[in-house]
Amino acid sequence: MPAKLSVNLNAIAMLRNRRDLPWPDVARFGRLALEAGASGLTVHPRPDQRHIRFSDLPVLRALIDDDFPRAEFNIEGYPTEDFLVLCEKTEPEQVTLVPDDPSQATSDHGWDFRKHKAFLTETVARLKSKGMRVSLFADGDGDAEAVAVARETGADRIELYTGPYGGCFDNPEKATQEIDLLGRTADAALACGLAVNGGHDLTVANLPALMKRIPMLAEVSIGHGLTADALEYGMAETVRRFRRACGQTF
Ligand SMILES: CC(=O)[C@@H](O)[C@H](O)COP(=O)(O)O
Ligand SMILES: NCC(=O)COP(=O)(O)O
Repeated sequence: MPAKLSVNLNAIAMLRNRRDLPWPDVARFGRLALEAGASGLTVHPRPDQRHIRFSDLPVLRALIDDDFPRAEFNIEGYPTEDFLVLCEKTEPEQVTLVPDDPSQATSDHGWDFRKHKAFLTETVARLKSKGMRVSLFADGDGDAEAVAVARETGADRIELYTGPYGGCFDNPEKATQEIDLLGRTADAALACGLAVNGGHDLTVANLPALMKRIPMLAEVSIGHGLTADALEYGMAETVRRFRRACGQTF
């Protein structure tokens, strides 16, 4: 089964933020991605707004609502009160909760579900009461019991943190080990009723093997590698290349 592709616009926003100028235009690249068949857009606003700015969110919401009503908006981030209010105002189809600290350069681990179960349960209920699907960022370490705890929070999905796999681009043996761990985590999640997303450092090169091991992957969100390719191939062609790597036919 093909995975849906959600294009993460953080890297485009980071390029824009180098200057006090409105380009590259985040909404324009979001439109190009959706026109090329991406299933949705992802943003990961951080408190310092170093990538996506809070003011980008209503613009992207309107883009989807007005011109791509079948697409989904996915907002990722650490659930501070400000973040939760932002989600409640924007009403994305999906919120992905990530345990990252504002000082982190990027997301680099999943939740400790046992430790944060009560907090996550309360947060998941708050978001779901407003109609948002909730996904929890999870380490792909094969810990089936941790995944069962994730299920008990009431979340709909987990998003497998694929960074360690993406980092194995020059080490096929280690990549095989990482895929095995990700696969076992996905199996445990699917067995207890969670759907499975994936993301971080995914590329056209490393997606097919992941898809082969986890054919039930519902969605991948991809930003860094996709933006790098867009510099070479353009956004539309890049989205088509990633869709093919997700197993989509068109
Ligand atoms: C949760 C996750 O892996 C992504 O949201 C990632 O953090 C992308 O954000 P940056 O590209 O801004 O690091
Ligand atoms: N959830 C992962 C994501 O949105 C994109 O991560 P990356 O491709 O920028 O590493």
